[in-house]
Amino acid sequence: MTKEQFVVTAAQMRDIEGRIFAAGMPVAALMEKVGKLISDSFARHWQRLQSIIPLSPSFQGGLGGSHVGILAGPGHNGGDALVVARELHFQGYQVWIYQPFAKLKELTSQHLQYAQSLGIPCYQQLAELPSCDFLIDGLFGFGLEREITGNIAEAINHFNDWNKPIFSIDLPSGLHTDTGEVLGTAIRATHTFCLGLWKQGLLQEQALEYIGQAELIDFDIPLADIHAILGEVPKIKRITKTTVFDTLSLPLSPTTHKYKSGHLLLISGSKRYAGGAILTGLGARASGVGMLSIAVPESIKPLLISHLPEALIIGCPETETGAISHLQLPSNTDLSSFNAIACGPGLTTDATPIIEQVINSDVPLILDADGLNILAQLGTISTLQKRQNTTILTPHTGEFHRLFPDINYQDRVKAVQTAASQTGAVVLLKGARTAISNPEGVVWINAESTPALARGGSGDVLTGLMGGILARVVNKQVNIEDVVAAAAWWHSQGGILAVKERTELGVDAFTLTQYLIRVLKLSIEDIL
Ligand SMILES: NC(=O)C1=CN([C@@H]2O[C@H](COP(=O)(O)OP(=O)(O)OC[C@H]3O[C@@H](n4cnc5c(N)ncnc54)[C@H](O)[C@@H]3O)[C@@H](O)[C@H]2O)[C@H](O)CC1
Ligand SMILES: [K+]
Repeated sequence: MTKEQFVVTAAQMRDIEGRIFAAGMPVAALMEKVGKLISDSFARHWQRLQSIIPLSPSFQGGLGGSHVGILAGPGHNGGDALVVARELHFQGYQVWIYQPFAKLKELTSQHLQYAQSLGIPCYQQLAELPSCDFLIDGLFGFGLEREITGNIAEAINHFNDWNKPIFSIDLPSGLHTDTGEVLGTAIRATHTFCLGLWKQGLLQEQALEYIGQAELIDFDIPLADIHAILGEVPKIKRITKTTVFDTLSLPLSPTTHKYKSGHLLLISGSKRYAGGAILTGLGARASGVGMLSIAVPESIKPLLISHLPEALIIGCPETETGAISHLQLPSNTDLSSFNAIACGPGLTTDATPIIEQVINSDVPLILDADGLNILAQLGTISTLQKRQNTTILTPHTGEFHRLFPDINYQDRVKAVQTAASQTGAVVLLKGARTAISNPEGVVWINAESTPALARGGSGDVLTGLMGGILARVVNKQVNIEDVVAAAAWWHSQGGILAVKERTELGVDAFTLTQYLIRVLKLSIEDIL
């Protein structure tokens, strides 16, 4: 595992750091190392930022002329910030410090004393503060224990109102390290330098508007210390490119052939929602699956053929409302002929017999959209109890609530863990930070996405992409939750790339399918 994959709570971070100190690393040395790493990374960002944001009239130009406000807290977060203050001072920045606390930790107090000895002005009152070009937030890190109130809360709101870029150290001050909730008030950061390992709170949706651009500052925590606290297989992991490429088993073997690259059956679409079937099919195409069959109502078969000439389109009898009434597979074919089935987009809720049939099959199955709504009507847990083989559910929050009305999905990690253990399925809960759990409670969090994906049809693409990957690798001893994580990562990276080239309004679901292969190509080049 790479450092980027680990996710820690405040307690786990404290224990990991405790091991480092117990092994002999002086606390002051680590703080110095961290402070230097932050200063170097900050200088890179500040150069880039200068080119895109209007600077205050006081700005004298160049790195050295910038005016920097350092917000120093009473603990080691403040200590880190004071090391940064000293380093930026020596690099020629005009630095001032805001330090309103009476009692400081020893190390923090020493750094403050030295900063003042260098002539760096230090203020206790908001009213005295000069202007600045940007702020560095070192008020609180993972030691924040309670709601922020009084003059500190007032100060945080005051700095937020300045509308200056704010670079937060470890976490935006005021965010709960584990849950990401705001404790009273919180700094709205432009950029967050997360120290050592990703804090769980930074991966929660409620934190997103406070974090800005997040970056991990690796300060060489030994893997042994991490595994000693998190275990050999950590419960909660952050999806990264390396995990995805392990799962996608790329590059392909030179002797592969179409039957070795999986055969996926998509069951989707209706007269009313033909587009859902097309988008799911295009998502599956992008996965590189060897063979693709798509079962749709007879009346939309020609449409599917025109969009997906390489797929085997199976026209099925339909109800008067234009939904599939029953699966009419080609002769000498049954559901066990397929490596995986993905079912649901565009089906409408008039296709209950189809859902019952695929649930009773012994084929790895992904249920999405109306497949989930029908499952909820049938009774989620009782219906899935019959299944022995792999089941993957991919609800958005509305579908999740219909499937699991008794589970509070505010804490998304706990919600997917509970749903997965109750159903024995791998459950993906869609959102700005998609969470995935297997029945044993092992969780993947997709920490990078874009609001551009919150559009009709985007979920259909994910279902097809996931189905194609599943069909390709299901016989290759992979963890099913890794397949789901790979699909979620690939889908969101496609959206992120599309936004870069077409803005957040330019990522309709069809366009997204065109970016899936592009993002894979760029990622492979990046990795190789
Ligand atoms: N140990 C190291 O060398 C490193 C630490 N790192 C940085 O330090 C912080 C964690 O430091 P810690 O002192 O434990 O906590 P904080 O700096 O977050 O300070 C919290 C501090 O403030 C008090 N406090 C807590 N809640 C409140 C509140 N609501 N109002 C007022 N005061 C509050 C509490 O008593 C604490 O003393 C970590 O985030 C890193 O930035 C690095 O990992 C580098 C190595
Ligand atoms: K902070």
